[in-house]
Amino acid sequence: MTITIGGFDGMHIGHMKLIRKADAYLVIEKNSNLTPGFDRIYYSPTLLDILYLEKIKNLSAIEFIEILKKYNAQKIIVGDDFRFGKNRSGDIELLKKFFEVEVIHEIKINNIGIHSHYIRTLIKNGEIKKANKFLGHIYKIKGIKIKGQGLGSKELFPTINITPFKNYFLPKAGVYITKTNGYQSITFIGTRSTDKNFSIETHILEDFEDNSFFEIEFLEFLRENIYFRNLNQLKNQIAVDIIKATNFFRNY
Ligand SMILES: Cc1cc2nc3c(=O)[nH]c(=O)nc-3n(C[C@H](O)[C@H](O)[C@H](O)COP(=O)(O)O)c2cc1C
Ligand SMILES: Nc1ncnc2c1ncn2[C@@H]1O[C@H](COP(=O)(O)OP(=O)(O)OP(=O)(O)O)[C@@H](O)[C@H]1O
Repeated sequence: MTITIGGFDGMHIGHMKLIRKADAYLVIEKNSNLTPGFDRIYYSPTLLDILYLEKIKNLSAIEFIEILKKYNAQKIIVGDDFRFGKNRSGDIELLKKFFEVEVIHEIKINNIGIHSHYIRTLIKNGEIKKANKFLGHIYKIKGIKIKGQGLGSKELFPTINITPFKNYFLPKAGVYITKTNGYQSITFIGTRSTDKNFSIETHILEDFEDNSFFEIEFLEFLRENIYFRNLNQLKNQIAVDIIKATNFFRNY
């Protein structure tokens, strides 16, 4: 069996290159927040196991190799920066003494290496389109519906208030063009002017089937979060956002 090993948070273009070449991928889990836990399966079902870094970080390189042997791997595929064992003491040369090893050179877009930490920086800066390009898929978070202030449907536009059910990495505060459970939508992330609470809220632009579980895909950053003293001004601004999003989807 051929396996590949790594953090695989994001299941980005670089990760997928390795995963597609292998029969299975072994995750070393370290605070992943782009594709936490079993979210990875959505992008590839060949997940072999999840090893928690907390539990294995003190193993020597040789002890880690003993674990790999238990998975019955003959061949291992890794990127050229792969290190393992306590203090990252094990390298590819050592791995080659025990397994057949295929090394994949760093995959880049416009000369920038594709890495989870870089993708997080893009998402944090609201550069969602670029993040999606590096991911090779659309960034999404999942959550459940919670009760809102009840103000949206009465005074503004109706929204679904969502609380993520994992520690997803949240995009920069602001308004995004999104798809929510597959429906065209517009999503606000940030501190609301109305009650000063942090919230994630989606206004769906078409008829939709209600649910208690929602998945938000981030397509494009529309604007920064604005503090509004006046509810009418907020309503006018959201109306403009909706027009922009509707136009976006017309050409999508
Ligand atoms: C598309 C959209 C854009 C929004 N933009 C802002 C904003 O710029 N500033 C802000 O304070 N709240 C913004 N909100 C959030 C509203 O304040 C929020 O929907 C309102 O407080 C109603 O909350 P409720 O759904 O809990 O009743 C936005 C909401 C939507 C749907
Ligand atoms: N851009 C890439 N091209 C080729 N291989 C990669 C690339 N990114 C990661 N890999 C390889 O994929 C495996 C998983 O890597 P890892 O989880 O460390 O990814 P990463 O995106 O570099 O993460 P981080 O940004 O946290 O360092 C490793 O074997 C790694 O060398």
